[in-house]
Parts: sequence; C-alpha cells; structure tokens
Amino acid sequence: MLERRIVEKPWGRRHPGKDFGDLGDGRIGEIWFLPPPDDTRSPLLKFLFTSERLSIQVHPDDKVARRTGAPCGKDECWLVVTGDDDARIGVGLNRNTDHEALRAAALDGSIMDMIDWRRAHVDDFIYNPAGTIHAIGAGLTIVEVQQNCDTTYRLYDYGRERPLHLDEALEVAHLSPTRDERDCSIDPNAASELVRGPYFHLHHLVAPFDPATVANAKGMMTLLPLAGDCRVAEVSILVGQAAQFDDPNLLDLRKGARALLAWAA
Ligand SMILES: O=P(O)(O)OC[C@H]1O[C@](O)(CO)[C@@H](O)[C@@H]1O
Repeated sequence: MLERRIVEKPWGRRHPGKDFGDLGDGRIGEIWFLPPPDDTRSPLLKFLFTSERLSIQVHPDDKVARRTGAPCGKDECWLVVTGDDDARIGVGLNRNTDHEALRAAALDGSIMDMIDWRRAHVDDFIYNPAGTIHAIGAGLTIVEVQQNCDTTYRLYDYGRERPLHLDEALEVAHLSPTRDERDCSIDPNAASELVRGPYFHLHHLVAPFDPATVANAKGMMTLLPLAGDCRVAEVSILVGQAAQFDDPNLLDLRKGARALLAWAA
C-alpha cells in the first residue's frame, strides 16, 4: 500500500468524502500516493478536491526543470471523478498571444478571459503537456497522474497571497491554443489505454481484468481504484488507497470494479 500525503490548499474542500477517512477540518486540496523514496521513476498519482479555482499556471518540461535542479518536468493528466453541473477546466489559450500581452494579462487578471475553459464532465480525460497554461476549476474531484515533480509556475492566483512566477512561466508557456489528441470521454464500462509514454503509461481497467491488456507493462505499477472490489495478491485495495506491485497477474478486479493503472515509460 502506498503512503498517503494529505495536502491542504486554499482552494481545497472540507471533508472530501467518506472514502478518504477522517482528514480533519482543513481545506483538503490533494491526497498524494507516494512512491517509495528509492523509486524515482514511477508517476505520482493524486486526488484533487476543489471548492475554488486553482491558480492559472504552467509547468516546465524536463529540459527547463533540470536546469533549475528539479529531477524532471511535469506532464500531467486528469480524470474527472465528480463535478458540479457548471464545473470547468481551463486548458490552453483561446487565442494566440505574445509574451508582452500575456504578462500584462497576468498582472491585471484579464488572463482569465484568455483561457480555453471547457465544461468538465464525469469521466472526461484530459492530458496536459508541460508548457500548456491551465487552470482547474471549482467543484471537482479529479485523479491526477503526473511526472513525479512538483514544480508549478503561477501566472495568476485570483488575488490570493501566494507567490507568482511570471518570468519562469513566460519562459515555458505555449502561446497558442492547443488540444491534445489523447483527450476523450472514458467509457466507464470498457478498459482503455489512456497514455502510452513518453513519460508514463496509464490504463483504465474494468472487471474482469485481463493481464494481456497490459502486456507491455514493466517495473513497478501503481493501482488506484475508482470503484468496487480491487485486489492485489488477494489483498483488497479500497477507493482512497493505492498500491504498487510488479506483476499484473497479481491483480484481480471483481464484478463492477474500475481502476487506473500507471507505470513509468
Ligand atoms: O498552485 P496551486 O493553485 O496550488 O496548484 C498546484 C497544483 O496544480 C496542479 O499542478 C494541477 O494543475 C497540481 O499538481 C498542483 O499540486
């Protein structure tokens, strides 16, 4: 079973749900499922719980991140688990811009109107490559799978008193609209491959699980249950937990179960 880290955030949610246990009265933004310290390759899986918008932000790629001393950059992707009717996720820009206009918009807040805000529905899957300006909206529970690095450059934070990183963000941000070909709406009743590298692999699994569907898996795999009875070597892994193992034949999903399975590319 992977160790959990509970992270409070100004945009987090109080009491995110009984699946996650008693987390106190703070605003819980994230639950991280930490790979063991000697595992530097596996992706990091998190639940995100939002009651307000996250910052408008961007992440560096491997090259820029390593120049700053970080182990890697940050591609990330999201599966929407629950969402309010009007929940939105901003991915990329809705028009072309340049550095000067983007800086001015970040400073006066009009960057909010430059974001491509999309309605977020349960089972939407969105891949967010490093360099894409993005902003997760309020009223969402999301599973995030990301390169295991936490470098975020904030462009705008709705007046919260947290630091911005305008110079760093402007250096890495893509200045045109974007749409990733992996974005889709997942069929909750069907297994599917969501990501095939270059940083990690990610599959949506449903019962009955066939190990042949992940025949290309190598090394440690991380299982994150979404629903139902998921077992690794006969041990139940519940929603709100995650486990690592290295042999897909150890995995069993009972009737009605769904999960995500991720491993390093
Ligand atoms: O700077 P903020 O608004 O707290 O957002 C940081 C969070 O945003 C994310 O990058 C998701 O976009 C998380 O991985 C990260 O922890």
